[in-house]
Amino acid sequence: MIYTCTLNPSVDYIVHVDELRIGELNRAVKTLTFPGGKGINVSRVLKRLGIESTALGFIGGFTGAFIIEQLQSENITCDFVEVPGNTRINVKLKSGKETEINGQGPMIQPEHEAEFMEKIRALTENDIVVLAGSIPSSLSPDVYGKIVDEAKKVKAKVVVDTSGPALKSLLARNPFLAKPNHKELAELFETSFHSKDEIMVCGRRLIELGVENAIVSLAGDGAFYFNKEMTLFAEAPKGTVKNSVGAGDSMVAGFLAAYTSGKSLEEAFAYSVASGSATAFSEDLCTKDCVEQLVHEVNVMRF
Ligand SMILES: Nc1ncnc2c1ncn2[C@@H]1O[C@H](COP(=O)(O)OP(=O)(O)O)[C@@H](O)[C@H]1O
Ligand SMILES: O=P(O)(O)OC[C@H]1O[C@](O)(COP(=O)(O)O)[C@@H](O)[C@@H]1O
Repeated sequence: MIYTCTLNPSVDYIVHVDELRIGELNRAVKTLTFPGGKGINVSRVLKRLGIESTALGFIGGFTGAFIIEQLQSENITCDFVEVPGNTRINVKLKSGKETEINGQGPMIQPEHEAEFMEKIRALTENDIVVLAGSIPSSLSPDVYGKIVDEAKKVKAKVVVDTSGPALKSLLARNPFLAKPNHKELAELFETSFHSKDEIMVCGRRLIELGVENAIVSLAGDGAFYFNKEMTLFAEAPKGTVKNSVGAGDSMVAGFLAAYTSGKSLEEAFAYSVASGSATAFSEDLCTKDCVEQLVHEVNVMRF
């Protein structure tokens, strides 16, 4: 079973305005509301790609109830720990450019963290656990480290899609897959990129530091894949971007869906890129039909 962990889920509130005027009244021309948070997005895309998963994490209040209701309506198994307070609302402003304001989220008390860790202790070696998104400020910054240590005890595979110090602390714990975008990779190595060659050098360092498989996404410019044996690159398919929120999460889901269905790493990477782009070209997350159309346009190059 694949378990996704969203420690800080969100209701993603997408607001379209013709032109954003700071300091003035803006009227929305369209609004959309989705269950969000990186692990939840991974679970939703996995489901669309025909792969079951269980969504774990912390949830609370009326916003949390909305998320559970939406996930249940998509037949996604939920095993969240309920906490006092409201799950956050993340505002995504679309006015030509995308501007995001991500909320803070509720406080997580030690007893709720303990309840969550019990679920992690129940993992087995046949499981994959996806750790995705930011860590609530009330939890220890090393909570992902603790989860990985528990998962490793039973040889469960770990996938990490996070950034900053949380990502840094996980590299040496040998995650099965890490998926930073190029900005997160630059931040990790305290640098800035001016060429794809520079991205490649830092991507390979992820492998040297202990990651088994790494995907570094470059938004509309495609993505790199790295492991000990090979470096791959694929351009992103071309299309009209509708909403790139969740594109990175879709890549993680696409890779896992293909990999767990017995596809090669190269095929899984192509499927991952197609899934990311299919989401970027959709209002909500990608559909399987869209991914399977786009995957024919993904040309994987080896270095
Ligand atoms: N403008 C775009 N055009 C085509 N594909 C895109 C676009 N933006 C994102 N994607 C796809 O989604 C993937 C992940 O996007 P990216 O923005 O790098 O991730 P994240 O959401 O983690 O920041 C890319 O590798 C690409 O396949
Ligand atoms: O946990 P964070 O880093 O605040 O991110 C949460 C946000 O990330 C998302 O999961 C989207 O992630 P990506 O666009 O990086 O794929 C949103 O659904 C959510 O609002």
